[in-house]
Amino acid sequence: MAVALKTSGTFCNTLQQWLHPTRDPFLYGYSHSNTKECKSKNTKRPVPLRVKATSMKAELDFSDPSWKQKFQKDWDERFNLPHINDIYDLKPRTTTFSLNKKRTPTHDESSTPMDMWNGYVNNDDRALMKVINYSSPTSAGAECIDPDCSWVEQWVHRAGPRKDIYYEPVEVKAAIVTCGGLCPGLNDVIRQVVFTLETYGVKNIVGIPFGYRGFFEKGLKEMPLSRRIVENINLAGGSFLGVSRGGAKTSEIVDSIQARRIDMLFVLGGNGTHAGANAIHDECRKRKLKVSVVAVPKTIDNDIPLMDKTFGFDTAVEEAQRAVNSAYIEARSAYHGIGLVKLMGRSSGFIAMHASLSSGQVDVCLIPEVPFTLDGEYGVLQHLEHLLKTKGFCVVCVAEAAGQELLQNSGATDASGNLILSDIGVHMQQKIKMHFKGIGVHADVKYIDPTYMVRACRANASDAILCTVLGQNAVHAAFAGFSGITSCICNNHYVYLPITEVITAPKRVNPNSRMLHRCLTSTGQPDFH
Ligand SMILES: Nc1ncnc2c1ncn2[C@@H]1O[C@H](COP(=O)(O)OP(=O)(O)O)[C@@H](O)[C@H]1O
Ligand SMILES: O=P(O)(O)OC[C@H]1O[C@](O)(COP(=O)(O)O)[C@@H](O)[C@@H]1O
Ligand SMILES: [Mg+2]
Repeated sequence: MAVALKTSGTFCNTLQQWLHPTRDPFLYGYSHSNTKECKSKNTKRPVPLRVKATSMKAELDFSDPSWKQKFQKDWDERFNLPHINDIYDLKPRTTTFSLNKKRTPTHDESSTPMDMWNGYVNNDDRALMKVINYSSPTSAGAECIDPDCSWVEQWVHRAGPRKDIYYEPVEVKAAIVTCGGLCPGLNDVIRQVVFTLETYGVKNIVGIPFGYRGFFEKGLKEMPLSRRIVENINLAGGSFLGVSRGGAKTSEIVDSIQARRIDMLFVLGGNGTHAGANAIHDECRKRKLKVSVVAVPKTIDNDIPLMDKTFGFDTAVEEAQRAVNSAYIEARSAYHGIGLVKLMGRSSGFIAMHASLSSGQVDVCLIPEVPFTLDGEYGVLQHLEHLLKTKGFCVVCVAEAAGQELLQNSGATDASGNLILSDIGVHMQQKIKMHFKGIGVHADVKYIDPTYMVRACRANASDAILCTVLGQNAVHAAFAGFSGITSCICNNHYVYLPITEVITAPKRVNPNSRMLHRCLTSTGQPDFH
């Protein structure tokens, strides 16, 4: 539904700083649905005007003194977690998950877990999603709801084990599926989901092979899982279960869930997978099935909105940094060396930005969120000329989705419907070579495209810990009766979010964020337009 905005000129101007008029509609999680137009004073171009409240149920009028309460009420409704008791009227039982001193989980209905143990999370516990009170919309990275950038509390549900559960562990059949592209940490999450299910007392745990495809493709058999089977899978990268793109037919998947008598489905994947998980959750509800569908956000791209990061991102950055380092060594050792590295990121520049920042060896970082030109007085090529003159070599890091507007695109999509990008790395390599040949200056271009190397590796220590927590929390969510939710980290706290809130649009680098400013301070690059 559209959001009515009383906008001042100042607010319009501020929004123009946040949003780039020539970019696609998915800037920093703002969605189509709340778009209005305001005229830019400088350019006279219509500029999209959006508000952060991407799916406000009520209309907001900021002249109404109670708009904040209305916003908060709406927020609470949006972030309320779907529960199996929305369609059933089930009585919970006391949890079987307890880490008592003997460390032996009790699976007996009559036994009471330690009443005094402060290890459970209350259903009313909340974590605050935003903690910065921006005094002005012009503050770096400010995410404002109203023109004055007022402080508005945005609470989300805290993750963790509940004292009451809605499933009888010994009767549960739990399934795990991993979808989309590979990502470091998939095996760590699978392992923790299995461990935690067993701690509750679940005996029947299976893996669905090769993503959603495994639900209906003939010849693909579910894989029995147990602590013994998954114990060491975290030592290798990839997915123990296999992954795939495409082929998601919700009704067939739910037929299969029903036929297999699955009670809990743990879905590990990115934005496409989450959309699929939500469709499965909706279909289960429609059919009145008592199934908990719980997702864990996976993607090296880090492009899922609202959360601090997705697992696998840190590891991918670490691997990407190795490629940057090689490019630096090659460039540094060559006469007029130019090291060029292309890094993954389907629609966002997080990996390129973070690898540039962490390596400290990059002179030019190009991401899709910040348009650039290659030619002309302010173009990248001119700057490379300057760098060769002044320091003798340089390193360029480009995100795969950057500069797509400079290239031809066939519009082809992959099996999941994702746009297949044109190769900006190869394009830049050719342009750089031609440019320096054209001006008669020697340049030794070394192009590195590490492609799948950044994601086909095992998780580093920080990702392994993140996977552990998210995987365990996913199981706690399912036992607590939640469904259609995802287990993630927001503002350094582990929380559950309804899937509907994280599939609105891909998260992208905010060009006005401190992090991008830090990156540009580090590279020392000028604007390229
Ligand atoms: N809108 C959608 N609704 C239902 N399923 C989807 C949707 N988008 C993608 N999927 C399915 O989710 C799976 C993974 O999607 P994909 O985009 O490839 O990876 P990721 O989840 O990592 O973004 C695929 O099997 C795909 O068919
Ligand atoms: O695995 P594919 O099909 O070659 O796709 C490559 C894409 O997958 C990613 O590695 C991760 O994307 P997902 O999060 O959608 O799986 C992107 O960075 C990249 O653009
Ligand atoms: Mg994706």
